[in-house]
Amino acid sequence: MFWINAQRKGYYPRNFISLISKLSLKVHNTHALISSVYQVRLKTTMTTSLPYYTSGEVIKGFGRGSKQLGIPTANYPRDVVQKLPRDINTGVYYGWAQVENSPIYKMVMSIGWNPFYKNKEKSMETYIIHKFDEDFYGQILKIVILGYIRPEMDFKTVEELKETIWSDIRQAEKELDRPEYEQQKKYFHK
Ligand SMILES: Cc1cc2nc3c(=O)[nH]c(=O)nc-3n(C[C@H](O)[C@H](O)[C@H](O)COP(=O)(O)O)c2cc1C
Ligand SMILES: Nc1ncnc2c1ncn2[C@@H]1O[C@H](COP(=O)(O)OP(=O)(O)O)[C@@H](O)[C@H]1O
Repeated sequence: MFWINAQRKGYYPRNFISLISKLSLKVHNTHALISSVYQVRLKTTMTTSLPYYTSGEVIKGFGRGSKQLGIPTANYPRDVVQKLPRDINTGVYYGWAQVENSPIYKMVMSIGWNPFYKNKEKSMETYIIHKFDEDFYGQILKIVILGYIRPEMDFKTVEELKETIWSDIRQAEKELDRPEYEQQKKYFHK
């Protein structure tokens, strides 16, 4: 009953398995339990730390964004990546971005190890949905992550990776037109 009420209220205890065992509740249907755990984890992962605001200097990545993919991505230094809350999983996200005092633009961001390239180090890579005339290495990139699109994936070809990223970009553009996201621009100061 507690569990059903908790679900209705949208409240999920973080480590509810140990809570259940502490309360000595009997769970008869293991499959249902596992599926609930998965759904709860998914729900908390997607919601608790968003919107997430961060900023940092733009550093050099592996030089593949522009050259191989035609989609440049601005990389953050290690300390910015390490500061990410634990419940922001690897994957593809959308939000707002600002370079120094530029206007605020839509962005998509990939967080993780880029399975296609099998990177050794976790990265946060932002594609700003705007055409810049010049690179902006060394400048401060501010972002707010607002929503999740999908997990990181591996692909058979670069073409598939590119097509998927373009579809992420279209999805981000659409999502960010929602009126409620306008107010999240408050994270940026002029
Ligand atoms: C929106 C978006 C989605 C991405 N999704 C994936 C993915 O699913 N798998 C993957 O291996 N890399 C993914 N990437 C990362 C690209 O592979 C990465 O930008 C590319 O390796 C360029 O890295 P570099 O700029 O550090 O050289 C994504 C990048 C963006 C911008
Ligand atoms: N729309 C854009 N979004 C992100 N970065 C851009 C954009 N336009 C230009 N850039 C520049 O391109 C750089 C990324 O280029 P890229 O080829 O991915 O190389 P690397 O990842 O090795 O730094 C960014 O650091 C930034 O200076």
